Amino acid sequence: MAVAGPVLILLFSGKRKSGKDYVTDLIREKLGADVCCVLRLSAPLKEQYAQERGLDFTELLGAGRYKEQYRADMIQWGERKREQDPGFFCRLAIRDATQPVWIVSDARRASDLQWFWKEFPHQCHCVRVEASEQSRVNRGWEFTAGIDDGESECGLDHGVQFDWMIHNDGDPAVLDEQLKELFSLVCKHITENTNNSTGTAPKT
Ligand SMILES: Nc1ncnc2c1ncn2[C@@H]1O[C@H](COP(=O)(O)OP(=O)(O)O)[C@@H](O)[C@H]1O
Ligand SMILES: C[C@@](O)(CCOP(=O)(O)OP(=O)(O)O)CC(=O)O
Repeated sequence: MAVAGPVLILLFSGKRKSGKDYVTDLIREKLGADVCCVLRLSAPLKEQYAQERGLDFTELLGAGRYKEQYRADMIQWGERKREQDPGFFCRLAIRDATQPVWIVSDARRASDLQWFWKEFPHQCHCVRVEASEQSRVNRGWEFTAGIDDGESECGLDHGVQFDWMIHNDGDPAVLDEQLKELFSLVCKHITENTNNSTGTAPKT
């Protein structure tokens, strides 16, 4: 039986340690795994990079220092792949997604957004996670020349009309209030498209 396509795709972006993974994991917990899935464009990149370099894929997926040791080389390796095929990692990231709502947690480049806009012109909403530099420093961020001033971190700083901004400086009440509005959007899309999808309504 053909699986219905996504009714809503939330394309998240944000600087390192702004809280993209934290926020998208919260949303997935709230909506449930039958309604939504978190897709990381960096996951297939890290998997192939780890295989080629004989590195620990799980460690590269983590939030620790191991990943940071290889970030610069991973960025260059990934950019070479994207030069040949901008949608390479996007296609790999969505290959097993069957839920009606997709949360892409780590869009970084215009080519990422353009691929999703082209493939799913009616379903995409762009979400920006923002955090102060102090919050990011408190979470372990340190400015690194060649990374924090490069496309991987700055590719979406300009020229994008974000549908949602999420300010994530640590106050749970402030974050919850912002997420409530996002959940309403998700419910609206699920309800409007229930006839065409799995018919699963989110638990919100
Ligand atoms: N609102 C928050 N409250 C508590 N911890 C947070 C919050 N936002 C982020 N963190 C923590 O800060 C660190 C970086 O967050 P993460 O989501 O990994 O950032 P990113 O994916 O944008 O690099 C993680 O350890 C995460 O658990
Ligand atoms: C090579 C990368 O894919 C590595 C991304 O790793 P993460 O997605 O783990 O990064 P943060 O969560 O923002 O710290 C970046 C790229 O330019 O493709």
